[in-house]
Amino acid sequence: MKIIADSAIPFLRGVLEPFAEVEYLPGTAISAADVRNADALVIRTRTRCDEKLLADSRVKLIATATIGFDHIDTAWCAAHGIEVTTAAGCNARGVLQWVGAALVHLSRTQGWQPAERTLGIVGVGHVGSLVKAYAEGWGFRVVCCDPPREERERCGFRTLEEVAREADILTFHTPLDASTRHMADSRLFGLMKPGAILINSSRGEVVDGEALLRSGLGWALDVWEHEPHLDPALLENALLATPHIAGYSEQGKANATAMSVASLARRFGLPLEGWYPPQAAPARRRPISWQELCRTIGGAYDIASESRSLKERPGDFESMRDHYAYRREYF
Ligand SMILES: NC(=O)c1ccc[n+]([C@@H]2O[C@H](COP(=O)([O-])OP(=O)(O)OC[C@H]3O[C@@H](n4cnc5c(N)ncnc54)[C@H](O)[C@@H]3O)[C@@H](O)[C@H]2O)c1
Ligand SMILES: O=C(O)[C@H](O)[C@H](O)COP(=O)(O)O
Repeated sequence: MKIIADSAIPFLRGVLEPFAEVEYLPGTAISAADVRNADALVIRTRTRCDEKLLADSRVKLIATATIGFDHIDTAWCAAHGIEVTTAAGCNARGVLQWVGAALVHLSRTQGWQPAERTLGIVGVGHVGSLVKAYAEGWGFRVVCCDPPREERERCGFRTLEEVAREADILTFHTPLDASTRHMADSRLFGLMKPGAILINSSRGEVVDGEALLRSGLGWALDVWEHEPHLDPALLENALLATPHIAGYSEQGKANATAMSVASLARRFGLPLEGWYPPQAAPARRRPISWQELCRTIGGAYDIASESRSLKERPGDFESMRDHYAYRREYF
């Protein structure tokens, strides 16, 4: 059996070698020639998996060590018998920590307290649910929009327009698909309060960047249209700008690798069920008050200095990601 794996997936080396030939390649460099004789791929968001890559291959499984899977043509894969698995929820707490750090930074620089702000959440899945629970605990008034969940569960969520009108801060946690591409556009921005802030840590294409520039809103972005080629004006004027690392926690990466290994174990009958990277420190999970968050977040994650680095060296977008010191989750 042959497996092609993205060389930037941590904790993976040595795990599959007893059972397969494993070739590690940079995600952006994985080509049709590389995958031709592969049975499985273990990838990240940097490998576009479509007909062009896969048509001549014998690949049976693609395990992406990420939550998002918009880099995979799932319809083409399904039609050609290729199973796709994702690492659902793996790094949701990393994104929660990033959102927490962003909110603390904004409250300090703009001089408000959570009780004075309404936080709108668009997409209330693994990430959005955590943000909702913690933000309510921190004292924000929270309003949510998630039409697919509302349809299924009747949980009292609001429409996108209602949430946009009410929010002082609007944060996006949806997948990227046909229903969400540019869902944040000039029409939506026109409904928002003057001076409101948009936070995006989902996918860059969920927000129309050109319209955002003209919106009069403030913005804090982890994800960008056309990564790694950022719009200079969007970057320069961002309240916070980070290089798509919201989910880059040590535990999130360990979860992602473990979930990918579990997919391979199940699909190919490898004796690796329940495997988890032994070197990854376990997460400590507990509630954290706004006061404690404000006191401790700087020591765990200095989002403002990361933002300054990206603004000074936007050309380093991918290398900042590749050499990231994965953050420790602590709440
Ligand atoms: N920046 C990062 O590092 C990072 C890390 C993890 C995930 N992400 C992105 O965040 C996304 C969300 O992650 P998740 O784990 O919460 O995913 P999830 O699938 O658990 O939740 C997504 C939620 O969005 C809802 N949704 C779908 N279409 C919608 C629409 N049109 N309007 C409103 N809500 C809609 C779904 O019903 C679901 O509840 C991922 O798809 C990924 O693209 C980014
Ligand atoms: O979807 C996800 O899980 C995130 O966007 C993820 O953090 C991106 O990670 P990468 O592809 O850089 O490993």
